[in-house]
Amino acid sequence: MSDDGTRTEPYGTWPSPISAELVASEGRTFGHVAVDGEDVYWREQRPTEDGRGVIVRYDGEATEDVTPEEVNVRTLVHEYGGGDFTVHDGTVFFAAFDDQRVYRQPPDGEPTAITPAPESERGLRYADFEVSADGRHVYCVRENHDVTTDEDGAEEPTNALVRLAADGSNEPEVIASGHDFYAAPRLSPDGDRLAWLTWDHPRMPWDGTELHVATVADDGTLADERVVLGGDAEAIFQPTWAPGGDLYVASDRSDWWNLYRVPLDGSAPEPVVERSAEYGAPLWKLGMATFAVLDDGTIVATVTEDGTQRVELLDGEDRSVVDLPFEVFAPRVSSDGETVTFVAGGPRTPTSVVRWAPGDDPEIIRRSTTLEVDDEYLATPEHVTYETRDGEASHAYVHPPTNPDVESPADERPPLVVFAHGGPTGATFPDLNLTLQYFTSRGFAVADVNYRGSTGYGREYREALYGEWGITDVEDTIDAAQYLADTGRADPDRLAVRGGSAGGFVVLAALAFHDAFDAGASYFGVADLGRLAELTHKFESHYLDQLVGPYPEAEDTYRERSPVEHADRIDAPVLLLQGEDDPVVPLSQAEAMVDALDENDVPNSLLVFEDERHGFRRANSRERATESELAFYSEVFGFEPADDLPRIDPAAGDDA
Ligand SMILES: CC(=O)N[C@@H](C)C(=O)N[C@@H](C)C(=O)O
Repeated sequence: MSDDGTRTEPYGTWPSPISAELVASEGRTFGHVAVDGEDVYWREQRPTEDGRGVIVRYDGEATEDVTPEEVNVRTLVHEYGGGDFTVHDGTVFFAAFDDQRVYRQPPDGEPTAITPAPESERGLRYADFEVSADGRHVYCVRENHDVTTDEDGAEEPTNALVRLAADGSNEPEVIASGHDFYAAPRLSPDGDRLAWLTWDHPRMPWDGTELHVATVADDGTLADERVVLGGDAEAIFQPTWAPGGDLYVASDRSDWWNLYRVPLDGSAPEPVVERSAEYGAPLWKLGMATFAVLDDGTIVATVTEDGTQRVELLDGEDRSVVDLPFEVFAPRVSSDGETVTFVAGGPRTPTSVVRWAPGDDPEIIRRSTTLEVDDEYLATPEHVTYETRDGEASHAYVHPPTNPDVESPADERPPLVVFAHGGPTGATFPDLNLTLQYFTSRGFAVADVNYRGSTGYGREYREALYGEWGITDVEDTIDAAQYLADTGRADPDRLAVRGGSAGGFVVLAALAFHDAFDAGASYFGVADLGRLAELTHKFESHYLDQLVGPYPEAEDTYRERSPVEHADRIDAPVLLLQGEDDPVVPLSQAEAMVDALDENDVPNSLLVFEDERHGFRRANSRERATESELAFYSEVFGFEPADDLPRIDPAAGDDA
C-alpha cells in the first residue's frame, strides 16, 4: 500500500463499489415524455419491477405513478415500440404490454380498454398517439397482425393510421392505408389538418420517408391528401406544427438532418438551419422528438456535432448555443409552448427528466438512478477520431480504467473491452453507463465505438456501411482496439469485444474473420444473416437488402458474411447471452452459433434468459449478465476478480 492509501493491484482485479446488483437495479430507463398543461408525464422502465413500464406524473411539486401496479405500459409496434402513451386534460391513453390494447385512464379513474380484443394474442398493436383538441378522438398508428399483407410472397402485418373514439364507443376507423409503414400523425393547432410520415420496403425510415398532409373533415375522414416533402432518398423526421400553424420537420436533404419549414403547397422547404450537424435522429422508436417550437416561434433543438451534443435556440437568422449542465440528450423533447421537457444527462450526471425555459435554470424532475457513487470512481470519456485501415476516419469514446483506491503495476497495461452498439444505424454517446463503469472501475479500459454506419456524423458516414455490413463496422471496431494498443492505452494481448444485436454481429464477425480479439461477448447477436432475413420481424425484414444485398439474390454474400458458416476460423472463446423470447434476433441464432462452435471445439458458453425479449429489462437478468461477462473475461485473461462471481468456463462448454 502506498502512502496515500492506494493499493497496487493488477488491472481487472480492482474492488469497486459499482456492483453488478447496482448496475442491474439502479437505472430506470426513460421513454416517451408528454406535457399536459402544467404537468409533465413520462414512461419509465423499472428493472426492479421486472422491467415494467410505468407512466409517472410531475405536477410541479410531487411525482406520482399514474398507471396501476398490474399494468405494464409498452407498445410492440415495430417490436421496438415508442410513443406508448399520450395525455389530454389529465386523461392518459396508453398501450398495455399484455394485450396491446389501448386504455383510457381518466384522472383518479381506472384504465378501460377502448380498442377491441384482437383475434390472436397481441394481434392489434397501437402507438404514436395524438388526441384531437376536443378530446373525442385519438389518432395513432395500428399494426394489425390479425390481417396480414402478402409482401413478395411473405405474410406480414398490415400497418395503417387509425382514428379511435376516445371513449371506445366505436370500432377504430382506418384513415390512411396502403403503405408498409406509418408514423407521427400530428394535428395542426386548429385541428383542420393532419400531417404524417410513410415509408415502404425496402427502405428504413432513415433512408427515405414521405411527409403527407391532408385536411380533416368533421366526420374524421381525410381529404385533399398530398405528399409535401420527402421521397426515396430523403429521410423526414418529426413533423411538428408550430403554435402559429407552420409545419416544421428535420430532413436530411442536405446530407445532414437539418430543420426546415415546409410550405403546404408542395413548394421547396425553407431552411431554418442548414449545416453539417444532426438535428434529427434515426426513427427506431415511434414518437421520437429532437426539437420543439415555443409559442413565440423560437425553436429549441438538440444537436449532435462531431461527437458532442447540445441544445440550441433558433430564432429567425439567430442560432445560439444554450449553456446547460448536460452533455447527452435523448430524442425525447416535449413542450407546453413556454417550457421544454427533455431527457438529458452526461458522463457524471445520471440521465434525467428535465424541465427548462429559456433564461431559467433547468429543473431536474427525475433521475434514472439515485446511485451515490463518488465521482472519483467514474471514468471520464474522451472523444477520439482515429484513422482506419483504409485511410478513412472513425470515432469512439475512450473511457480509461478509473478507481481512486487502486493503482496498477507500472509495467502493466489494462485489458480492453471494445463496445459495439446495435442497429447498426445507431450511435453511442457518453452518458453515465453503469455497465461500462462496472468494467472501468475494475481496471478495464473501454472503447465505445461509433463505427462507420453510425448516426450523428451525417448521411455519407451512415451509408458508408451499406453493402458492407460485417466488413467496415468490424474493421473499424478492430482499428479502435489497435489504436488504443498502439497508443499505449491497452494491453495488445488482452483485447475483448462485446455488443448487443447488430453489435453482437460485430463481435461474432470479428472473431470469425479476424484475429484481433482474445474474447467476445455477444448479447443477442446475429450469427446467420440468411436466417435473419427470413425470420426477423416486419420492420427490419428488408433492412439487410441495404446492409448486405438483396435477399435471396445475394445469398452467397449472406453466407460469406455469416459467422455461423465460419466457426472453424474462430479461436477465441465466446460468451453468448440471449433472451428466450426475442422476436428480433431469435434464440435459434444463438443456438445455431453454439452448435457450430461446438462442432469446431471452440470454447463457448450460452446463457439463455427467460421472459426476456430483445434487450434485458429485468434486474436479475441484468445482474446475471454483467457478472457472467466479468467472470468470462477473468477466465479468459486469467485474473482473480475481487468479486464473488458465478463460474463461467467456456472451455468446459457449460451453459451457466
Ligand atoms: C440489422 C438488424 O436486424 N439489426 C437489429 C438486430 C439491431 O441491431 N437492432 C438494434 C436497434 C438494437 O440495438 O437492438
